[in-house]
Amino acid sequence: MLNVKLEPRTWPGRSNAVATEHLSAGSLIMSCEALATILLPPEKGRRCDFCHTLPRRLQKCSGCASYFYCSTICQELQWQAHHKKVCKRFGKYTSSMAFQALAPHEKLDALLLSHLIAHLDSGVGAINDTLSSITSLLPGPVDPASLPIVYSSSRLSESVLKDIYSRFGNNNFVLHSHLTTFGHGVFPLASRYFNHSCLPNAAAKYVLSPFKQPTMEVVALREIASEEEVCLPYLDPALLQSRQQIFQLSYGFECRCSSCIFFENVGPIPDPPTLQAEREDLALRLMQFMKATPRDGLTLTTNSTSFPPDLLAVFHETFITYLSETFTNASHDGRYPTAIHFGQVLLALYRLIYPPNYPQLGMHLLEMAKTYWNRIISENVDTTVEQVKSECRVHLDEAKAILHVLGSEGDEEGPLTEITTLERLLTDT
Ligand SMILES: C[S@@+](CC[C@H](N)C(=O)[O-])C[C@H]1O[C@@H](n2cnc3c(N)ncnc32)[C@H](O)[C@@H]1O
Repeated sequence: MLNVKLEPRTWPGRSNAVATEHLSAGSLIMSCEALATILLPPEKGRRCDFCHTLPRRLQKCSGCASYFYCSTICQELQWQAHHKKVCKRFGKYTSSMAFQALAPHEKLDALLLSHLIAHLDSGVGAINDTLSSITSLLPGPVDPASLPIVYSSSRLSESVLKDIYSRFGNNNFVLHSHLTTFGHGVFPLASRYFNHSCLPNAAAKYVLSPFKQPTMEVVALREIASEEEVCLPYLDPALLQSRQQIFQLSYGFECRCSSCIFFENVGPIPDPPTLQAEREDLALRLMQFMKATPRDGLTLTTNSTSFPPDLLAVFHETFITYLSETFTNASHDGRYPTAIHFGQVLLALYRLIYPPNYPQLGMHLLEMAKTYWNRIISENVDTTVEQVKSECRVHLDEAKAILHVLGSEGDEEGPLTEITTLERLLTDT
């Protein structure tokens, strides 16, 4: 499935992926299977090391006792793909001083690289085609220091290994289920096509099914015109202060999307106040501004009318973290009115930062709907129950509209199931 083609681009980045036809929101743009993946350490022993599903029981590799499978089929598939090359050396290598000295992200890269090299060396598929699908990708901006690996290839020279590794930082993908990261993966086809935008018109999701490596699906978040560039987010666009630095250091480009130009034009984001009362005042003034601003086209871009300079501190990453932590903690502690207040301020910020239908926006709307529901069932709000219910419904409807664009992803029982359950509860009461 491929609804994009490559076109040379006139500014840095080599090429653009443009839509080959008009695409509606929710359309599948590309589907591609992983070449190699690795689970994050907390997911080891929880998910199958091959298909990454969450089975009730896992069987351990009797050789290394460090890889876990949902079935003998997955075990055999991974054995053929790379594990037969890795298994015997795994324990010795991961307990070695060289491995232990690596930072957590380097350990993950070292293991992913080992899977990939062992896969190439196992002779599964045409090695030259697979290798060139990786080495034809753009290298990252800095040459990596040499990296110790589990499996030293007998077929690939040291310089080829370095060539592969130099593509890791700016091409690999974070695997997630319901927007929670569980691993990293190599998907050369998607890497070759999609550039970054902080206002992306598409997003990647992962399909997990037994006996298969995860599949990435790239989905249109809104209507995309024929010949329009299709972009993915390389990181959370809400990292407003650090994102340009990350693009420079890890990807070697300066983002010139409409959101980045807007924030460049308004100048540096001021520090938010430290006093609680002043923070709350800032949040209140943001809400007043939002009430007076039409809902459509809220996302800040070069076309946006001026944003009040005295409110710019709301975009400070520490202020967003403060709102998000206060919302989560208050929800968990059952302080629902507080959670709803902070959740609304966070929602206002997300509407300004993210493009329409952005999955994080949908997830936050669902969390808000759940918070309204919890308020209904846990408090004596008889006099206002209809009003709280109606707020719950409004947030749920918007969450549903957004999250249905992306569709189901990752593990079973995700947000779409939660939406159906909450809808039923609302109808039944
Ligand atoms: C995963 S690749 C994307 C595909 C790439 N355009 C190609 O031709 O192979 C990532 C690299 O593309 C370039 N790139 C991605 N997004 C960009 C952007 N918005 N502006 C400039 N360059 C970008 C950077 O060189 C980055 O390291």
